[in-house]
Amino acid sequence: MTPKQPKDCILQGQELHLDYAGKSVIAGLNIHIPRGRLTVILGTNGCGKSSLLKMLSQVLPPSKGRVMLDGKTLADMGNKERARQLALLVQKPELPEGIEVQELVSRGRYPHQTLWQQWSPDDERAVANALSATGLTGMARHPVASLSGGQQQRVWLALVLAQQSEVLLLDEPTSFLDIRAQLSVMDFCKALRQQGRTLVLVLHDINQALRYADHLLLMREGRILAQGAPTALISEQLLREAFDLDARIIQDPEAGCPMLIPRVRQYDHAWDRRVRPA
Ligand SMILES: Nc1ncnc2c1ncn2[C@@H]1O[C@H](COP(=O)(O)OP(=O)(O)OP(=O)(O)O)[C@@H](O)[C@H]1O
Repeated sequence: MTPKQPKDCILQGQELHLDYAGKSVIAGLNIHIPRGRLTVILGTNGCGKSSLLKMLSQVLPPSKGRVMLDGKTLADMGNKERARQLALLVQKPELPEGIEVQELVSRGRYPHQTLWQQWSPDDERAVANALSATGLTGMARHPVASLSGGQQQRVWLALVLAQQSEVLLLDEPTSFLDIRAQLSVMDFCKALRQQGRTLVLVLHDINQALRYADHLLLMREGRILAQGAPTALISEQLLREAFDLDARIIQDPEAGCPMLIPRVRQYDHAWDRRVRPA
């Protein structure tokens, strides 16, 4: 039976299944994303986080099940209508050759253009605001390929911002960034959330997730292990189940939220995800 949609839910995955070439990666997954909140998806490498984000944006249609956006079936919406409401930043976006910063960010306006109205003052303003919010105004005419990895990440964020969608799905938006730059991206996401946007981020840094998320989704092998408010959800037992991680949870002395400290142990190579007994 399909679960009822909670009142505060803007995006919902109902009984989602995903197969890659006949191999099941996600089977019967149900999730809801609360409106106007910052949701973080956590889980081990390969557990299906990126696949889930792609299904939630219809970039990858589910093999079975459906995604509802504000009460509408996502699959029934046109590409532009969908992109006006929901933006996805994938993990490794493909950079068009020779493109400049402003030109790439302008592509975020595509869903707002029609046959009759190709480019408007609203588009101009949205691009200028996105460049300014990401500190890229002075680099507008730089070729994106000439920027550092961290600067390029900001350009992709600016593109998503220029799209002006209510929902933003960001797959590892802090990867390749130094710690200061990671925190500015997280604070930026928090500010967007304070403006009423809904954000869904895939992260690997559990402590950042605990600091910034209103809602956590913990995945393991294509399933949702747990979802809810971080403080209520997180436990040493859950971390063991989700990551085979042996950790203590203490109070973050800075932010007051839960914080994990991995125990000093001999961990087997991360890819076989087992913890040796002490
Ligand atoms: N295009 C594809 N073809 C076949 N299998 C795929 C494809 N993309 C992903 N998979 C498989 O689906 C599973 C989930 O992959 P996914 O990229 O969603 O995981 P993830 O949790 O985002 O991982 P990571 O943390 O490493 O980014 C993995 O087993 C992966 O090998």
